[in-house]
Amino acid sequence: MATQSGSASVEECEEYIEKHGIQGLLKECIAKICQEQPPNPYKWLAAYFTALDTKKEVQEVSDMPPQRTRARRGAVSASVMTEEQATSYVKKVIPKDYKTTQALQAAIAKNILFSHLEDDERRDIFDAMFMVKHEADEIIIQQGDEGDNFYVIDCGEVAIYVNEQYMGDISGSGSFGELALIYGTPRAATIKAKSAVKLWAIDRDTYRRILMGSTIRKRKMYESLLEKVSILESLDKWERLTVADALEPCTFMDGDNVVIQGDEGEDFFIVVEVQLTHAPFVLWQETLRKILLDLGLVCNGWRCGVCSG
Ligand SMILES: Nc1ncnc2c1ncn2[C@@H]1O[C@@H]2COP(=O)(O)O[C@H]2[C@H]1O
Repeated sequence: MATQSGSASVEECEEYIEKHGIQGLLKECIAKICQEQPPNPYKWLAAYFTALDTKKEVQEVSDMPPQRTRARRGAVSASVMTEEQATSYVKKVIPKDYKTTQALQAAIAKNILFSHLEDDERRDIFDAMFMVKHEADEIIIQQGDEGDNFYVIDCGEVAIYVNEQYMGDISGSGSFGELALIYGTPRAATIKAKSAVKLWAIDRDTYRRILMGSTIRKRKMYESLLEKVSILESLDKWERLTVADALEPCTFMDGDNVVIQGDEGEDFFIVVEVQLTHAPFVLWQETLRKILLDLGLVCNGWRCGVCSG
């Protein structure tokens, strides 16, 4: 309990630190950061603590559609990376020929999932990614299985089934397969190729080390906001989370044009905060149009009118 001056007594601090195991937590964290020596310690620390926090979030996944549990025998849980797993992590380097290198570089450059990565992280992702091909009607992910890879579509289209019920498609440069890797739960849906598909796969450890932290952070930050956006009402929980992945904050000043009539529609905007009387206002921009197109939720050419700050 805080003292009258608002600060806690030494005993209270000690009790708090003891109760939450803060010393052990920080000690472990410092030991790990010394071992890894990441170039950007702030980003690393944010990802480290976010990953620890996800332990508490496993419960949230039970909000997702019910799953058939068909985990393979001997399956290893993909829960938060332990210190042992993290230190035993060996950087994956999958050799690539010239053509694959070109195609992968293009895929990484255009996908928003990779846009915020540091150079070394982008390099690690590039090294670890590998191509997976499937013919039409082949199962790529079976609901109930243990999670191995995260997938980004290079070309083709896949269908989503939850409990054998068709839920929709993913195409364009959409991605899937993150839930089992983040939460250590069985695959929440079956993903089946609708046409011949080419996918870029990222193994579980690389996904968790590089992409998981930012995905969780964005999803946490935007989920409740997106629930209130009427155009997104028809989306299911997973589709909304995918939209959150693509959100980027952007600010416009008084008098700025946000979109101009006649221009090609590139972005979709959600107004989060408007400050009147000449103060800047903030819009959260996203490359949602593309995602919604990928999910087959809107048609092209949906922008109309001028919106100005
Ligand atoms: N409605 C949905 N419920 C759950 N997962 C979905 C849904 N739609 C698409 N998916 C994706 O399907 C993937 C199946 O594997 P994961 O559970 O790892 O991650 C899941 C999501 O990426």
